Amino acid sequence: MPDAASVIPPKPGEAGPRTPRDRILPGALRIERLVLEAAGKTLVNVEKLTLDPHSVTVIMGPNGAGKSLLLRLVHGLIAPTRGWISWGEVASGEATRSTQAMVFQKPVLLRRSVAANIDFVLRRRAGTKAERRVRRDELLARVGLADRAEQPARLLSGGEQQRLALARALATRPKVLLLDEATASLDPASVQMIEQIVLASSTEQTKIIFVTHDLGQARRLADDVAFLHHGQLTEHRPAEAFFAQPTSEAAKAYLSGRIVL
Ligand SMILES: Nc1ncnc2c1ncn2[C@@H]1O[C@H](COP(=O)(O)OP(=O)(O)OP(=O)(O)O)[C@@H](O)[C@H]1O
Repeated sequence: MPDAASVIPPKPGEAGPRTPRDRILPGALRIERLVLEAAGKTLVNVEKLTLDPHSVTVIMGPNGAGKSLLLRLVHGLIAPTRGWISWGEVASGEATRSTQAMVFQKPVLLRRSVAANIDFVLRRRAGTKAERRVRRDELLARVGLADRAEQPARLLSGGEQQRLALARALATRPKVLLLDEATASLDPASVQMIEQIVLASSTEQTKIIFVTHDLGQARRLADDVAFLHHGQLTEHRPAEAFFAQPTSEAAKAYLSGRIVL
């Protein structure tokens, strides 16, 4: 926590207090004193978390730690009981949500063709019909579904459906891509393809926030790891440091394969 003297008061219309460190990270995601309460319980309670705007951040933690809820809070799908989320100087809300996209564990698709699922998203964006068609074909090729464009999306396998969901998310050219257990229970080829697309998107300046239980995947993808336990952030560190020497007892136990309650 920054001490009181180092906190810069918020400007009018700004989300929360700023700290000197935030100023060297323009566009960073800042979470401050974020609390979510429901049914008399505190489900998320993150005092402070600042994420680099271009890294791949992996969120880890045992079942029920609050990972999905944190992602939904960041995406604005649920409102916090208290606290702030902001991107750079902009408080999280309509303006930031339109620059974000989220992929869920269970793909959410339209009961239409593969191509129509992408067209639906592209129709709301600028460009001519011909440009949108080129973009759609590019996206389908990127996720390995170019030859399935005219098939009903519901006939795709689970892995293919998730790749289509990812293509739909990327169609919006998001600044931030949030993935919640997006590869859980998929075939290895789909997992590999999704990981490659996620890493490529990251180098194209999209911020990635990836929730996973899969330690191997976390090691392959993460630039930094945020570890949650009982709704609290126990540590947030560069991936190498986290995996080599976790500092919190919960993360040590989790990484060593012990059951963490
Ligand atoms: N609407 C709700 N009302 C009350 N409790 C909830 C609600 N939604 C989630 N919870 C509880 O909040 C806790 C955190 O849930 P969350 O889904 O974020 O965990 P998670 O870390 O993603 O877990 P998992 O790895 O099992 O998916 C859980 O104990 C869950 O039962």
